[in-house]
Amino acid sequence: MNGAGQGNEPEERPAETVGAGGKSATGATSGKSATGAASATSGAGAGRPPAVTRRRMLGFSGAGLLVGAAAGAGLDRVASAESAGKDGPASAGAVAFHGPHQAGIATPVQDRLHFAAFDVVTRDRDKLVRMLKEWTEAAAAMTAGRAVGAGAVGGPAVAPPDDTGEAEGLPPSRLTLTIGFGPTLFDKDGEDRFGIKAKRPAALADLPHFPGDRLDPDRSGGDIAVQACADDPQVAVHAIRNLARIGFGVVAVRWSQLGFGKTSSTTPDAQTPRNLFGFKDGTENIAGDDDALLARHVWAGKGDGADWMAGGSYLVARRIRMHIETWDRTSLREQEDVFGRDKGEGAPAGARKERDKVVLARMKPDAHVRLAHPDSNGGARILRRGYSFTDGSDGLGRLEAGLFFIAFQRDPRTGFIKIQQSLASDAMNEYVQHVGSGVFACPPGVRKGGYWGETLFG
Ligand SMILES: C=CC1=C(C)c2cc3[nH]c(cc4nc(cc5[nH]c(cc1n2)c(C)c5CCC(=O)O)C(CCC(=O)O)=C4C)c(C)c3C=C
Ligand SMILES: [Fe+2]
Repeated sequence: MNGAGQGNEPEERPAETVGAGGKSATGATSGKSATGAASATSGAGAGRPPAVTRRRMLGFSGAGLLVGAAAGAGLDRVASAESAGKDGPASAGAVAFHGPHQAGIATPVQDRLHFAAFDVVTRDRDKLVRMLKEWTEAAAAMTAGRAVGAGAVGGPAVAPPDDTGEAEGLPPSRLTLTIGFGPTLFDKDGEDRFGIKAKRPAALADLPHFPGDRLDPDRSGGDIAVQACADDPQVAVHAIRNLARIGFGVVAVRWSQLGFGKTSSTTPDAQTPRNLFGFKDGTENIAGDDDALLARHVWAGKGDGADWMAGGSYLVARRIRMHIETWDRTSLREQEDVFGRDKGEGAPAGARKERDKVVLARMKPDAHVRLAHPDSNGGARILRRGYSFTDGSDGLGRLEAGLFFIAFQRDPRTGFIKIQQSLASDAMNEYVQHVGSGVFACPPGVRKGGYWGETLFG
Protein backbone atom coordinates (compact mmCIF):
# COMPACT_ATOMS: atom_id res chain seq x y z
CA MET A 1 0.00 0.00 0.00
CA ASN A 2 1.60 3.20 -1.06
CA GLY A 3 -1.15 5.60 -0.25
CA ALA A 4 -1.78 6.49 -3.85
CA GLY A 5 -5.44 5.74 -3.43
CA GLN A 6 -5.73 8.05 -0.51
CA GLY A 7 -3.90 10.85 -2.23
CA ASN A 8 -3.33 12.92 0.88
CA GLU A 9 -0.10 14.80 0.58
CA PRO A 10 2.72 14.06 2.98
CA GLU A 11 3.12 16.53 5.79
CA GLU A 12 6.24 17.33 7.70
CA ARG A 13 5.79 18.12 11.33
CA PRO A 14 8.32 18.80 14.01
CA ALA A 15 8.10 16.22 16.72
CA GLU A 16 9.48 15.63 20.15
CA THR A 17 10.59 12.23 21.27
CA VAL A 18 10.32 11.32 24.89
CA GLY A 19 12.27 8.68 26.73
CA ALA A 20 10.77 6.12 29.02
CA GLY A 21 11.53 8.27 31.97
CA GLY A 22 9.59 11.16 30.51
CA LYS A 23 12.65 13.19 29.60
CA SER A 24 12.21 14.95 26.31
CA ALA A 25 14.80 15.19 23.59
CA THR A 26 15.20 18.83 24.51
CA GLY A 27 16.23 17.84 27.98
CA ALA A 28 13.16 19.37 29.60
CA THR A 29 11.11 17.18 31.89
CA SER A 30 8.21 19.52 32.49
CA GLY A 31 7.02 23.05 32.08
CA LYS A 32 7.11 25.14 28.94
CA SER A 33 8.41 24.07 25.55
CA ALA A 34 10.39 26.32 23.27
CA THR A 35 7.16 27.99 22.14
CA GLY A 36 5.94 28.52 25.64
CA ALA A 37 3.35 25.80 25.43
CA ALA A 38 3.18 23.67 28.51
CA SER A 39 4.02 19.99 28.37
CA ALA A 40 3.57 17.38 31.04
CA THR A 41 5.91 14.45 31.17
CA SER A 42 4.22 12.35 33.76
CA GLY A 43 0.72 10.94 33.97
CA ALA A 44 -0.76 8.93 31.16
CA GLY A 45 2.52 8.52 29.37
CA ALA A 46 4.72 7.72 32.35
CA GLY A 47 6.54 4.45 32.01
CA ARG A 48 5.60 4.03 28.35
CA PRO A 49 8.29 3.28 25.79
CA PRO A 50 9.97 6.01 23.75
CA ALA A 51 7.46 7.38 21.30
CA VAL A 52 6.38 10.42 19.40
CA THR A 53 4.09 11.99 21.93
CA ARG A 54 0.93 13.98 21.57
CA ARG A 55 2.03 17.13 23.25
CA ARG A 56 2.96 20.59 22.22
CA MET A 57 5.46 19.77 19.52
CA LEU A 58 5.79 23.19 17.92
CA GLY A 59 9.03 24.99 17.54
CA PHE A 60 11.18 21.93 17.94
CA SER A 61 13.22 20.91 14.97
CA GLY A 62 15.67 18.43 16.38
CA ALA A 63 13.68 15.23 15.84
CA GLY A 64 11.51 15.65 12.78
CA LEU A 65 8.88 13.04 12.12
CA LEU A 66 7.67 12.69 8.58
CA VAL A 67 4.03 11.83 8.56
CA GLY A 68 2.94 10.32 5.29
CA ALA A 69 -0.32 10.14 3.40
CA ALA A 70 -0.67 6.63 4.64
CA ALA A 71 1.31 4.39 6.89
CA GLY A 72 3.24 2.95 3.97
CA ALA A 73 6.76 1.74 3.92
CA GLY A 74 8.25 5.22 3.92
CA LEU A 75 6.29 6.36 6.93
CA ASP A 76 7.04 3.22 8.87
CA ARG A 77 10.73 3.61 8.17
CA VAL A 78 10.83 7.11 9.51
CA ALA A 79 8.63 6.24 12.43
CA SER A 80 10.79 3.29 13.33
CA ALA A 81 13.91 5.37 13.16
CA GLU A 82 12.46 8.10 15.31
CA SER A 83 9.87 6.61 17.49
CA ALA A 84 9.37 2.88 17.50
CA GLY A 85 7.89 1.81 20.78
CA LYS A 86 6.73 -1.51 22.13
CA ASP A 87 3.78 -1.53 19.77
CA GLY A 88 6.09 -1.30 16.77
CA PRO A 89 6.56 1.42 14.23
CA ALA A 90 3.10 1.30 12.69
CA SER A 91 1.35 2.32 15.89
CA ALA A 92 3.62 5.30 16.33
CA GLY A 93 2.86 6.73 12.90
CA ALA A 94 0.62 9.62 12.01
CA VAL A 95 -1.71 9.66 8.99
CA ALA A 96 -2.02 12.93 7.08
CA PHE A 97 -5.25 14.78 7.82
CA HIS A 98 -5.33 17.09 4.80
CA GLY A 99 -5.77 15.93 1.21
CA PRO A 100 -8.30 15.33 -1.57
CA HIS A 101 -10.04 12.51 0.33
CA GLN A 102 -10.69 12.12 4.01
CA ALA A 103 -8.36 9.71 5.78
CA GLY A 104 -10.06 6.67 7.29
CA ILE A 105 -11.58 5.44 4.04
CA ALA A 106 -8.84 4.15 1.72
CA THR A 107 -6.00 4.47 4.25
CA PRO A 108 -4.83 1.28 5.99
CA VAL A 109 -7.30 0.03 8.60
CA GLN A 110 -6.20 0.42 12.23
CA ASP A 111 -6.93 -2.01 15.07
CA ARG A 112 -9.55 -0.04 17.01
CA LEU A 113 -12.67 1.99 16.41
CA HIS A 114 -14.74 4.54 18.25
CA PHE A 115 -17.69 5.54 16.12
CA ALA A 116 -20.07 8.27 17.30
CA ALA A 117 -23.29 9.65 15.85
CA PHE A 118 -24.33 13.11 16.99
CA ASP A 119 -27.62 15.01 16.98
CA VAL A 120 -27.32 18.73 16.27
CA VAL A 121 -29.13 20.48 19.13
CA THR A 122 -28.99 24.03 17.79
CA ARG A 123 -30.84 25.59 14.87
CA ASP A 124 -28.18 28.23 14.43
CA ARG A 125 -26.25 27.56 11.20
CA ASP A 126 -23.40 29.90 12.18
CA LYS A 127 -22.87 28.03 15.42
CA LEU A 128 -22.78 24.74 13.58
CA VAL A 129 -20.22 26.02 11.08
CA ARG A 130 -18.13 27.52 13.87
CA MET A 131 -18.11 24.15 15.61
CA LEU A 132 -17.10 22.37 12.40
CA LYS A 133 -14.15 24.74 12.14
CA GLU A 134 -13.16 24.07 15.74
CA TRP A 135 -13.55 20.34 15.18
CA THR A 136 -11.32 20.52 12.12
CA GLU A 137 -8.55 22.27 14.02
CA ALA A 138 -8.80 19.77 16.85
CA ALA A 139 -8.91 16.81 14.46
CA ALA A 140 -5.80 18.03 12.60
CA ALA A 141 -3.97 18.36 15.92
CA MET A 142 -5.04 15.03 17.38
CA THR A 143 -4.29 13.02 14.24
CA ALA A 144 -0.80 14.53 14.22
CA GLY A 145 -0.34 13.46 17.84
CA ARG A 146 -0.78 16.92 19.29
CA ALA A 147 -3.07 18.00 22.09
CA VAL A 148 -6.15 20.11 21.44
CA GLY A 149 -5.67 23.88 21.83
CA ALA A 150 -3.39 24.77 24.72
CA GLY A 151 -3.39 21.14 25.86
CA ALA A 152 -4.34 19.46 29.09
CA VAL A 153 -2.36 21.78 31.35
CA GLY A 154 -1.28 24.68 29.13
CA GLY A 155 -4.24 26.97 29.65
CA PRO A 156 -5.31 29.18 32.53
CA ALA A 157 -5.82 27.35 35.83
CA VAL A 158 -9.24 28.96 36.31
CA ALA A 159 -10.69 27.40 33.13
CA PRO A 160 -11.30 23.79 32.07
CA PRO A 161 -8.36 22.55 30.00
CA ASP A 162 -8.63 22.59 26.19
CA ASP A 163 -7.67 18.92 26.08
CA THR A 164 -9.02 16.22 28.39
CA GLY A 165 -5.50 14.79 28.79
CA GLU A 166 -5.88 11.02 28.64
CA ALA A 167 -3.83 10.79 25.44
CA GLU A 168 -0.89 12.77 26.86
CA GLY A 169 2.30 10.87 26.16
CA LEU A 170 0.70 8.51 23.67
CA PRO A 171 1.88 8.33 20.05
CA PRO A 172 -0.50 9.35 17.20
CA SER A 173 -1.34 5.64 16.77
CA ARG A 174 -2.34 6.25 13.13
CA LEU A 175 -5.47 8.05 14.35
CA THR A 176 -7.85 8.99 11.54
CA LEU A 177 -11.04 11.01 11.98
CA THR A 178 -13.66 10.82 9.27
CA ILE A 179 -16.81 12.94 9.31
CA GLY A 180 -20.15 12.23 7.64
CA PHE A 181 -23.48 14.05 7.43
CA GLY A 182 -26.74 12.13 7.92
CA PRO A 183 -30.03 12.66 6.02
CA THR A 184 -31.60 14.46 9.01
CA LEU A 185 -28.99 17.23 8.85
CA PHE A 186 -30.54 18.22 5.52
CA ASP A 187 -34.15 17.52 6.30
CA LYS A 188 -35.52 16.71 9.74
CA ASP A 189 -39.22 15.85 9.57
CA GLY A 190 -39.55 18.21 6.60
CA GLU A 191 -37.67 21.03 8.31
CA ASP A 192 -34.66 22.66 6.66
CA ARG A 193 -32.85 23.72 9.86
CA PHE A 194 -29.59 24.81 8.23
CA GLY A 195 -30.62 25.87 4.74
CA ILE A 196 -29.04 22.85 3.04
CA LYS A 197 -32.11 20.78 2.13
CA ALA A 198 -31.65 21.44 -1.57
CA LYS A 199 -28.08 20.15 -1.32
CA ARG A 200 -29.09 16.72 -0.04
CA PRO A 201 -27.63 14.23 -2.52
CA ALA A 202 -30.04 11.71 -4.00
CA ALA A 203 -27.44 9.10 -3.07
CA LEU A 204 -27.98 9.98 0.60
CA ALA A 205 -31.22 8.03 0.50
CA ASP A 206 -32.83 6.71 3.66
CA LEU A 207 -32.04 3.01 3.89
CA PRO A 208 -35.14 0.88 3.26
CA HIS A 209 -36.35 -1.73 5.72
CA PHE A 210 -34.63 -5.06 5.06
CA PRO A 211 -36.14 -8.44 6.00
CA GLY A 212 -35.00 -9.44 9.49
CA ASP A 213 -34.05 -5.89 10.58
CA ARG A 214 -34.71 -5.19 14.24
CA LEU A 215 -33.30 -1.70 14.42
CA ASP A 216 -33.07 0.13 17.72
CA PRO A 217 -33.78 3.84 17.08
CA ASP A 218 -31.39 4.68 19.93
CA ARG A 219 -28.57 3.01 18.02
CA SER A 220 -29.54 4.36 14.60
CA GLY A 221 -29.45 7.58 12.60
CA GLY A 222 -27.78 10.82 13.61
CA ASP A 223 -27.15 14.22 12.00
CA ILE A 224 -23.36 13.88 12.01
CA ALA A 225 -21.10 10.86 12.43
CA VAL A 226 -17.42 10.71 13.26
CA GLN A 227 -15.44 7.54 12.72
CA ALA A 228 -12.29 7.49 14.86
CA CYS A 229 -9.85 4.68 14.06
CA ALA A 230 -6.51 4.18 15.80
CA ASP A 231 -4.16 1.45 16.90
CA ASP A 232 -4.71 2.43 20.53
CA PRO A 233 -8.32 2.50 21.86
CA GLN A 234 -7.43 5.29 24.27
CA VAL A 235 -6.39 7.52 21.38
CA ALA A 236 -9.65 6.84 19.50
CA VAL A 237 -11.81 7.42 22.59
CA HIS A 238 -9.86 10.58 23.46
CA ALA A 239 -10.58 11.97 19.99
CA ILE A 240 -14.33 11.41 20.14
CA ARG A 241 -14.50 12.67 23.71
CA ASN A 242 -12.72 15.90 22.82
CA LEU A 243 -14.94 16.51 19.79
CA ALA A 244 -18.02 15.95 21.97
CA ARG A 245 -16.63 18.37 24.55
CA ILE A 246 -15.89 21.04 21.96
CA GLY A 247 -19.37 20.54 20.50
CA PHE A 248 -21.22 21.00 23.78
CA GLY A 249 -24.36 23.09 23.16
CA VAL A 250 -24.21 22.45 19.41
CA VAL A 251 -24.21 18.64 19.22
CA ALA A 252 -24.97 15.80 21.60
CA VAL A 253 -23.88 12.18 21.24
CA ARG A 254 -26.87 10.15 20.03
CA TRP A 255 -25.15 6.76 20.05
CA SER A 256 -21.66 5.39 19.83
CA GLN A 257 -19.86 2.11 19.26
CA LEU A 258 -16.46 0.79 20.25
CA GLY A 259 -14.85 -1.80 18.00
CA PHE A 260 -11.81 -4.03 18.11
CA GLY A 261 -10.18 -6.47 15.71
CA LYS A 262 -10.78 -5.01 12.27
CA THR A 263 -12.81 -7.43 10.15
CA SER A 264 -11.64 -6.11 6.81
CA SER A 265 -8.50 -4.44 5.63
CA THR A 266 -7.57 -2.20 2.73
CA THR A 267 -4.12 -3.80 2.51
CA PRO A 268 -4.53 -7.19 0.79
CA ASP A 269 -0.84 -8.05 1.20
CA ALA A 270 -1.27 -8.13 4.97
CA GLN A 271 -2.75 -11.17 6.72
CA THR A 272 -6.55 -11.18 6.33
CA PRO A 273 -8.19 -10.56 9.71
CA ARG A 274 -10.88 -12.87 11.14
CA ASN A 275 -14.36 -12.05 12.40
CA LEU A 276 -16.06 -13.45 15.52
CA PHE A 277 -17.35 -16.44 13.52
CA GLY A 278 -13.67 -17.33 13.10
CA PHE A 279 -13.59 -16.77 9.32
CA LYS A 280 -11.15 -14.66 7.34
CA ASP A 281 -13.02 -11.47 6.48
CA GLY A 282 -12.06 -8.95 3.84
CA THR A 283 -10.37 -11.23 1.31
CA GLU A 284 -12.22 -9.65 -1.60
CA ASN A 285 -12.23 -6.11 -0.24
CA ILE A 286 -11.25 -3.09 -2.34
CA ALA A 287 -7.56 -2.32 -1.78
CA GLY A 288 -6.66 1.17 -0.62
CA ASP A 289 -4.18 1.66 -3.45
CA ASP A 290 -6.43 0.43 -6.25
CA ASP A 291 -7.16 3.85 -7.75
CA ALA A 292 -9.29 2.47 -10.57
CA LEU A 293 -11.64 0.53 -8.27
CA LEU A 294 -11.76 3.41 -5.78
CA ALA A 295 -12.72 5.86 -8.54
CA ARG A 296 -15.39 3.52 -9.85
CA HIS A 297 -16.93 2.27 -6.60
CA VAL A 298 -15.88 4.43 -3.64
CA TRP A 299 -15.32 8.11 -4.49
CA ALA A 300 -18.29 10.25 -5.46
CA GLY A 301 -17.65 12.12 -8.70
CA LYS A 302 -18.47 15.59 -10.02
CA GLY A 303 -21.15 14.25 -12.32
CA ASP A 304 -22.89 12.26 -9.60
CA GLY A 305 -25.46 14.96 -8.81
CA ALA A 306 -23.95 16.69 -5.76
CA ASP A 307 -20.85 18.73 -6.63
CA TRP A 308 -19.98 19.33 -2.98
CA MET A 309 -19.51 15.57 -2.53
CA ALA A 310 -16.94 15.13 -5.33
CA GLY A 311 -14.01 13.26 -3.79
CA GLY A 312 -16.17 12.17 -0.87
CA SER A 313 -17.89 8.86 -0.17
CA TYR A 314 -21.02 7.46 1.49
CA LEU A 315 -20.69 5.54 4.73
CA VAL A 316 -23.20 2.88 5.71
CA ALA A 317 -22.95 1.57 9.28
CA ARG A 318 -24.85 -1.46 10.57
CA ARG A 319 -24.62 -2.83 14.09
CA ILE A 320 -25.00 -6.56 13.45
CA ARG A 321 -25.53 -8.81 16.43
CA MET A 322 -23.93 -12.24 15.90
CA HIS A 323 -25.47 -15.17 17.77
CA ILE A 324 -22.14 -16.73 18.50
CA GLU A 325 -23.47 -19.33 20.98
CA THR A 326 -25.70 -20.82 18.26
CA TRP A 327 -22.86 -20.60 15.77
CA ASP A 328 -20.49 -22.40 18.15
CA ARG A 329 -22.89 -25.39 18.22
CA THR A 330 -22.98 -25.54 14.42
CA SER A 331 -20.93 -28.13 12.54
CA LEU A 332 -17.83 -27.05 10.66
CA ARG A 333 -19.35 -28.19 7.35
CA GLU A 334 -22.46 -26.06 7.92
CA GLN A 335 -20.31 -23.06 8.93
CA GLU A 336 -18.27 -23.37 5.74
CA ASP A 337 -21.41 -23.81 3.63
CA VAL A 338 -22.84 -20.62 5.13
CA PHE A 339 -19.96 -18.57 3.77
CA GLY A 340 -18.92 -20.62 0.74
CA ARG A 341 -15.30 -20.49 1.94
CA ASP A 342 -13.36 -22.83 4.19
CA LYS A 343 -12.60 -21.84 7.74
CA GLY A 344 -8.89 -22.60 7.94
CA GLU A 345 -7.52 -21.11 4.77
CA GLY A 346 -10.39 -18.93 3.63
CA ALA A 347 -10.37 -20.66 0.23
CA PRO A 348 -13.50 -20.41 -1.92
CA ALA A 349 -15.58 -23.63 -2.16
CA GLY A 350 -13.82 -26.24 -4.29
CA ALA A 351 -10.44 -24.42 -4.13
CA ARG A 352 -7.38 -24.73 -1.88
CA LYS A 353 -5.99 -21.25 -1.30
CA GLU A 354 -7.56 -18.01 -0.08
CA ARG A 355 -6.82 -16.13 -3.30
CA ASP A 356 -7.80 -18.94 -5.66
CA LYS A 357 -10.40 -18.15 -8.28
CA VAL A 358 -13.97 -17.96 -6.96
CA VAL A 359 -16.43 -20.22 -8.76
CA LEU A 360 -19.85 -19.24 -7.49
CA ALA A 361 -21.56 -22.36 -8.87
CA ARG A 362 -19.53 -24.47 -6.44
CA MET A 363 -21.13 -22.69 -3.48
CA LYS A 364 -24.59 -23.36 -2.01
CA PRO A 365 -27.18 -21.06 -3.58
CA ASP A 366 -27.64 -19.29 -0.23
CA ALA A 367 -23.94 -18.94 0.61
CA HIS A 368 -23.02 -15.46 1.88
CA VAL A 369 -20.11 -14.96 -0.53
CA ARG A 370 -22.14 -16.13 -3.50
CA LEU A 371 -24.95 -13.69 -2.75
CA ALA A 372 -22.62 -10.77 -1.91
CA HIS A 373 -20.35 -11.29 -4.92
CA PRO A 374 -20.34 -8.58 -7.64
CA ASP A 375 -21.46 -11.15 -10.23
CA SER A 376 -24.69 -11.63 -8.26
CA ASN A 377 -25.25 -7.88 -7.93
CA GLY A 378 -24.73 -6.33 -11.33
CA GLY A 379 -21.07 -5.58 -10.54
CA ALA A 380 -21.76 -3.77 -7.24
CA ARG A 381 -18.73 -3.36 -4.96
CA ILE A 382 -18.18 -1.68 -1.61
CA LEU A 383 -15.14 -0.95 0.55
CA ARG A 384 -15.65 -2.69 3.91
CA ARG A 385 -14.00 -1.38 7.11
CA GLY A 386 -15.91 -3.13 9.90
CA TYR A 387 -14.89 -4.06 13.44
CA SER A 388 -15.90 -6.75 15.92
CA PHE A 389 -17.58 -5.68 19.15
CA THR A 390 -18.57 -7.22 22.46
CA ASP A 391 -20.68 -5.06 24.75
CA GLY A 392 -21.02 -7.26 27.83
CA SER A 393 -23.78 -9.87 27.95
CA ASP A 394 -27.52 -9.79 27.45
CA GLY A 395 -28.70 -11.26 30.79
CA LEU A 396 -29.63 -14.53 29.11
CA GLY A 397 -26.15 -15.99 29.29
CA ARG A 398 -25.23 -14.77 25.81
CA LEU A 399 -22.49 -12.40 24.81
CA GLU A 400 -23.75 -9.17 23.25
CA ALA A 401 -21.30 -9.59 20.39
CA GLY A 402 -21.22 -8.87 16.72
CA LEU A 403 -19.85 -6.98 13.79
CA PHE A 404 -20.03 -3.23 13.49
CA PHE A 405 -20.23 -3.24 9.72
CA ILE A 406 -18.95 -0.13 7.95
CA ALA A 407 -18.90 0.20 4.18
CA PHE A 408 -17.86 3.12 1.96
CA GLN A 409 -19.25 3.50 -1.52
CA ARG A 410 -19.91 5.96 -4.29
CA ASP A 411 -23.68 5.48 -4.01
CA PRO A 412 -25.45 3.35 -1.35
CA ARG A 413 -28.36 2.67 -3.71
CA THR A 414 -26.10 0.73 -6.06
CA GLY A 415 -23.75 -0.41 -3.29
CA PHE A 416 -24.93 -1.48 0.15
CA ILE A 417 -28.67 -1.44 -0.59
CA LYS A 418 -28.28 -3.53 -3.71
CA ILE A 419 -26.11 -6.14 -1.97
CA GLN A 420 -28.16 -6.21 1.24
CA GLN A 421 -31.28 -6.90 -0.81
CA SER A 422 -29.52 -9.94 -2.30
CA LEU A 423 -28.60 -11.08 1.19
CA ALA A 424 -32.31 -11.53 2.05
CA SER A 425 -31.85 -15.26 1.35
CA ASP A 426 -28.40 -15.45 3.02
CA ALA A 427 -27.85 -18.66 5.04
CA MET A 428 -26.00 -16.47 7.57
CA ASN A 429 -29.25 -14.70 8.52
CA GLU A 430 -30.04 -17.53 10.94
CA TYR A 431 -27.04 -16.42 12.99
CA VAL A 432 -27.15 -12.61 12.73
CA GLN A 433 -29.54 -9.72 13.28
CA HIS A 434 -29.15 -6.08 12.23
CA VAL A 435 -29.91 -3.95 15.30
CA GLY A 436 -28.48 -0.51 14.43
CA SER A 437 -28.10 1.50 11.25
CA GLY A 438 -26.88 4.76 9.79
CA VAL A 439 -26.02 6.33 6.45
CA PHE A 440 -23.79 9.38 6.12
CA ALA A 441 -22.39 11.53 3.33
CA CYS A 442 -18.65 11.93 3.98
CA PRO A 443 -17.44 15.08 2.19
CA PRO A 444 -14.08 15.23 0.37
CA GLY A 445 -10.87 15.78 2.26
CA VAL A 446 -9.95 19.07 3.89
CA ARG A 447 -7.54 21.46 2.20
CA LYS A 448 -5.02 23.24 4.43
CA GLY A 449 -6.82 26.21 5.96
CA GLY A 450 -10.21 24.70 5.15
CA TYR A 451 -12.70 22.92 7.39
CA TRP A 452 -14.87 19.80 7.55
CA GLY A 453 -17.98 20.45 5.46
CA GLU A 454 -16.59 23.54 3.70
CA THR A 455 -17.86 22.37 0.32
CA LEU A 456 -21.36 22.04 1.78
CA PHE A 457 -21.54 25.15 3.96
CA GLY A 458 -18.97 27.47 2.40
C1 LIG B 1 -24.49 -5.74 2.51
C2 LIG B 1 -23.25 -6.02 2.67
C3 LIG B 1 -22.68 -7.01 3.62
C4 LIG B 1 -23.03 -7.29 4.91
C5 LIG B 1 -24.10 -6.67 5.75
C6 LIG B 1 -22.15 -8.31 5.37
C7 LIG B 1 -22.16 -8.90 6.64
C8 LIG B 1 -21.27 -9.86 7.10
N1 LIG B 1 -20.27 -10.47 6.39
C9 LIG B 1 -19.62 -11.40 7.17
C10 LIG B 1 -18.54 -12.22 6.79
C11 LIG B 1 -17.98 -12.32 5.51
N2 LIG B 1 -18.30 -11.58 4.41
C12 LIG B 1 -17.54 -11.98 3.35
C13 LIG B 1 -17.58 -11.43 2.07
C14 LIG B 1 -18.37 -10.36 1.68
N3 LIG B 1 -19.37 -9.73 2.38
C15 LIG B 1 -19.91 -8.71 1.66
C16 LIG B 1 -20.94 -7.87 2.05
C17 LIG B 1 -21.60 -7.86 3.27
N4 LIG B 1 -21.30 -8.61 4.36
C18 LIG B 1 -19.20 -8.67 0.43
C19 LIG B 1 -19.44 -7.65 -0.67
C20 LIG B 1 -18.27 -9.68 0.43
C21 LIG B 1 -17.27 -10.02 -0.70
C22 LIG B 1 -17.91 -10.93 -1.68
C23 LIG B 1 -16.95 -11.25 -2.79
O1 LIG B 1 -16.67 -10.40 -3.63
O2 LIG B 1 -16.44 -12.40 -2.81
C24 LIG B 1 -16.68 -13.02 3.76
C25 LIG B 1 -15.70 -13.80 2.88
C26 LIG B 1 -14.32 -13.20 2.79
C27 LIG B 1 -14.27 -11.85 2.13
O3 LIG B 1 -14.15 -11.72 0.92
O4 LIG B 1 -14.38 -10.86 2.84
C28 LIG B 1 -16.93 -13.25 5.10
C29 LIG B 1 -16.28 -14.26 6.02
C30 LIG B 1 -20.23 -11.33 8.44
C31 LIG B 1 -19.78 -12.17 9.63
C32 LIG B 1 -21.25 -10.40 8.40
C33 LIG B 1 -22.18 -9.96 9.45
C34 LIG B 1 -22.10 -10.24 10.71
FE1 LIG C 1 -19.92 -10.22 4.36
